[in-house]
Amino acid sequence: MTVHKALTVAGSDSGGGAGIQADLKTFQELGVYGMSVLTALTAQNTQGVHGVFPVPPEFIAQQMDAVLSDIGTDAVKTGMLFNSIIIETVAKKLKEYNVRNYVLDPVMVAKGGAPLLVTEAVAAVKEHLLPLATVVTPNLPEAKVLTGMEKIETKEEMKEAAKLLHDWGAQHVVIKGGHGTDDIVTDLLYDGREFVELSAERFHTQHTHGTGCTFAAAIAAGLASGKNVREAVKQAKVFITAAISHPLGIGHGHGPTNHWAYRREGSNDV
Ligand SMILES: Nc1ncnc2c1ncn2[C@@H]1O[C@H](COP(=O)(O)OP(=O)(O)O)[C@@H](O)[C@H]1O
Ligand SMILES: Cc1ncc(COP(=O)(O)O)c(N)n1
Repeated sequence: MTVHKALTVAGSDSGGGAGIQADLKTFQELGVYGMSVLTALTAQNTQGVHGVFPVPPEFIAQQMDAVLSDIGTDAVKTGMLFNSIIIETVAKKLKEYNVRNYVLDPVMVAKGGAPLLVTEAVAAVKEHLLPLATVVTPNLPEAKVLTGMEKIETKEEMKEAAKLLHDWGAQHVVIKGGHGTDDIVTDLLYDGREFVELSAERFHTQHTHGTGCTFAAAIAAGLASGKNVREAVKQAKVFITAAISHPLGIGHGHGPTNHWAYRREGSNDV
């Protein structure tokens, strides 16, 4: 049996809907062996982030060494990296172990508004991580911050942002449309040559905690299993749409998505 492996380098969400918890659930659902390197602990639930406790960079490096020197991985996804020292540490290890399938989710702000990346670290994302990325997956606000564009609302503006991020080193760019308002939510994939639109119905729900984490983790799982980027992104879109469309309804705020919906869709058991 071939075991496909994926590693998430991200923050912990004690509420289980985003961060490493969302990533590991997604890896498992897509049949990939999941591993995790913690960059920060958050005291978090569906109502917001109540505290952040960054992990010392030396210990992040030690976790990456432990996993990559022994088990190895077929793909890496990064999420919350919090500050520039952590970003530089992670970038150094990705290069040292010659990681191939790297999905960069440039997490900046939690759905409730809490910062998950200090403002000064945006430059480090661009300088150290974008050039290593097989795929970068910004949402609309993140794409604005990374590109410095005044607004990204139309398809043409999404295309312009994707081209800039590709020019700065990312091999593929997915600009996610979750923060738009149309009844159809469209993500845009760019490979440096052509644009592919991935559209789905927009669900009018507040249970979207962890959508970005889950989507990027699903892309990493697809790449780890040998899919090409386009196939992996398409599968991830179906995965996240299923997860959003069958909310669990737990907690008092922005609830998590349903990570088992994709596997169980078709049975009546989602
Ligand atoms: N309300 C929604 N209905 C359907 N799909 C959504 C909805 N919100 C987000 N998505 C999808 O979830 C994924 C994550 O997008 P987004 O929410 O923009 O990212 P983030 O969590 O980083 O802010 C994208 O594929 C997006 O199209
Ligand atoms: C530890 C951690 N990482 C990432 C997110 C972003 O979540 P979302 O995917 O909803 O933007 C989060 N809220 N907490």
